Amino acid sequence: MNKVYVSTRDENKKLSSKEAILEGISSDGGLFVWPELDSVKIDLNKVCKQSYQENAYMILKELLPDFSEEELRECIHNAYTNSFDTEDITPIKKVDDVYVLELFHGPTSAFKDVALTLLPQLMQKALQSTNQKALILTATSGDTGKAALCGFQDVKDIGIVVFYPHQKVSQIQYRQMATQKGKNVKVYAVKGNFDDAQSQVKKLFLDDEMNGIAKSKQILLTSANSINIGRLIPQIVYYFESYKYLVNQGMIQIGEKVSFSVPTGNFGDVLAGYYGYLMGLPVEKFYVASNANHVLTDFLSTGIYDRNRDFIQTISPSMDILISSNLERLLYYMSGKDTAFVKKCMDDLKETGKYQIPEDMLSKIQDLFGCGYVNDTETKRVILDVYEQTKVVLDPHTAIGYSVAQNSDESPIVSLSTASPYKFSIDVLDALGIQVKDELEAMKELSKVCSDPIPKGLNELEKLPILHTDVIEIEEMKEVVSQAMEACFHD
Ligand SMILES: N[C@@H](CCOP(=O)(O)O)C(=O)O
Repeated sequence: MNKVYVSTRDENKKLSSKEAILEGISSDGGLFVWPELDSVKIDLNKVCKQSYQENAYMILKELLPDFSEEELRECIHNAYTNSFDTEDITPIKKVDDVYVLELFHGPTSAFKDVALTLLPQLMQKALQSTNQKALILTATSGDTGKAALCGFQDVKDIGIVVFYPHQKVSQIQYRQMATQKGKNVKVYAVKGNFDDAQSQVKKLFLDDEMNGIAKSKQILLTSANSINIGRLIPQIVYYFESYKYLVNQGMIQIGEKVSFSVPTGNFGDVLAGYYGYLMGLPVEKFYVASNANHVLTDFLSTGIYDRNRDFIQTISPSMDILISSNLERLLYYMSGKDTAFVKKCMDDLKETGKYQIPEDMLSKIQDLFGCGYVNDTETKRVILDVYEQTKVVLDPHTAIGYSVAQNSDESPIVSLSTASPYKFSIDVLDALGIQVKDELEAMKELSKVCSDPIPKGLNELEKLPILHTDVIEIEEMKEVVSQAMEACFHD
């Protein structure tokens, strides 16, 4: 009963939603999916009349059926009461002819907050009946790390270890993570890129020795990345919320289709939109917007996923990724839930760094997914153009999504704004022709340009001491996770 989730690589591996959230990733390396997702339909008439919190409940109750109504309502209340600086959680601003969905009003100024204020609540509820503790292992290219640290800080019976690529995140992202307080948190810079860190974290989840040690201490190892289904589900809500906005503004009638442009790295955000589509959200197209690491643009254009290329460090570091984990979930649905096919693709990816999908599947994907990529020079040009024309300052990731949206000719199109420009102040100012070297000074300067205050969580960085200074080799990650099993659970 309620064993509604299966692995993308094995349909016989069945779990309840609480179990799927606690496991994070399947023991066969696959990700948890709900095969019957397209049988769940969300009532758009209701969506358009309800608050964010009510819509969150309506969606979560369908996808997390083993949570009680009381549990879900409490989690949603705790997540979204007084933690966002705007009552509507994810407001929309019309910038020229694009509807920019601002997802950065949470505590750490990135879209990850929408899910990472809620996941700790869900995880606590799921843990309650198990007599176990959980240790979260998180790989981050910049934004997830801080949002996860903030969400899980001092949460009872849960510890968290975050790994970020050394000197490959923005200076503000670094400061956000390095100053994180909490008795249950550990933060490490790793010598490598995001893919190295994420691949090693995935390896540790499947490592027998590691799991043996964890089991002996009654600890579950799990994830706060979007490989965890509990991270993805809360993100579905804002796709419906933006639809509500367009209907309530009289831009569309209920039932009319809209398009979305999504700055994409690990493919979780755009996949949440696709889940909304499967649940009845009328969508014309999802545009997958990439930076110079355009492995997804190439895949969506040719059907060949090939990560054998140089990893490029860009001014949109959160998207500096060549292994987009959640594409696996799209392959599952687009292949007609063919777990053997997905497993073969993922085995090929692991062994050769690439895989190819059949023509008919590519056409099916292309019917719904468009794509485009923008390099750093162009990203800066977009930031400057948008500022000159509208006085709105976009962060580099948002500028990429915005540019792809504008080039798409779709209307109406919602472009997801995934982070506050303050997180990337130095590069944003540079795009505007202002050179400031120090990241804290740059935030102050940007505040003058934007004529608005620095977000609270970023403003206080100046006063916070650096607490985490360790820089480790990828091979040392296993050792520090073993240590964290002790260190994160001391009173
Ligand atoms: N862009 C991410 C990379 C990890 O993505 P996630 O959505 O799977 O957590 C980041 O900022 O860390």
